[in-house]
Amino acid sequence: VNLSATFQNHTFANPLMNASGVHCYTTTQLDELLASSAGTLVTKSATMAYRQGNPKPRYRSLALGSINSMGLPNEGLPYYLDYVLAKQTQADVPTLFLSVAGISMQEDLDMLAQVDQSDFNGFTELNLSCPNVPGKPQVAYDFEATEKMLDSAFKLFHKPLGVKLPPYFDLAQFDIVAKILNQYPLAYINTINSVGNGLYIDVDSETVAIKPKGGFGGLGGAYVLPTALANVHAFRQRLNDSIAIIGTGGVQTGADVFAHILAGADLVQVGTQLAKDGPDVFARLTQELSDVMAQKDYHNLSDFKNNLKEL
Ligand SMILES: C=Cc1c(C(=O)O)[nH]c(=O)[nH]c1=O
Repeated sequence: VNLSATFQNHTFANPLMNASGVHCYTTTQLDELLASSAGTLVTKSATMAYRQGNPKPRYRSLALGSINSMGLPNEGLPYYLDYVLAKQTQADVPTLFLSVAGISMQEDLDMLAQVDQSDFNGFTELNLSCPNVPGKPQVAYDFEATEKMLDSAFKLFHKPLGVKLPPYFDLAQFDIVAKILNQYPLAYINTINSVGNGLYIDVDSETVAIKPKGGFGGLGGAYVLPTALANVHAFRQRLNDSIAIIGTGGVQTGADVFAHILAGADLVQVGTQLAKDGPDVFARLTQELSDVMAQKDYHNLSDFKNNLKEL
């Protein structure tokens, strides 16, 4: 069984990587991802400068997944840009992903300009879907703002660019968003970000799980797998073939990875399960994925990618 994944003319040993925000805040964590069985990595979404983020507890692992309202804590763009620039010169390091998430359109443009002027040779991910910056709506739920953002981004950015999208829940919205995205030379979309502003309640203590925003936070894990698969498949059916898809959300097993690829994903990210199990999760998931493929007598990802059958 061959797990190698091609993605916009780049080849990875396998289709698995972390989701931005999980195990990717420090260079130590990023190095642990490189040392793991993951095919590549993405850095924590960066703002231009260091950002403390929301008060703790701001992440809770739950039986059926996770809830978070981190509030975009990060070491600042230079920290992550320095990391990927240093790593990309080393042998045996895959093409890397760098995530940016400004708290204004101008900050996004300033960061993209800085990355564009650098020697970074990997993929840049513009996060349009952070649900946890108080007072800041998720850009990608505002279709006009999304169009304005992408118009301005592609005027100044000349490297491969992807966008991190929130989940959509309405077929008409898939049509509208896909129509917007197809206007741009995007390298990829990454779908989904956490399902925004869920509320976990602990009945014994009669309290919420996290401190920020009265307990409202983005959901991940098993809770979100069907929504993630729907977004991957809906956009695969609607986007130009030139736009690749990273499937994110709800991966716990190799079968879940298989499902994301069947739905049309070219790469698959793992967040909540990585937070629970640590980087060893990638050794388990690659083994489980190859077991599922072997049982079905598939030899390559292309044997079943985007091959979901209808009834
Ligand atoms: C970049 C901020 C994000 C955060 C955060 O830092 O709170 N949490 C998410 O689930 N998704 C995000 O995009």
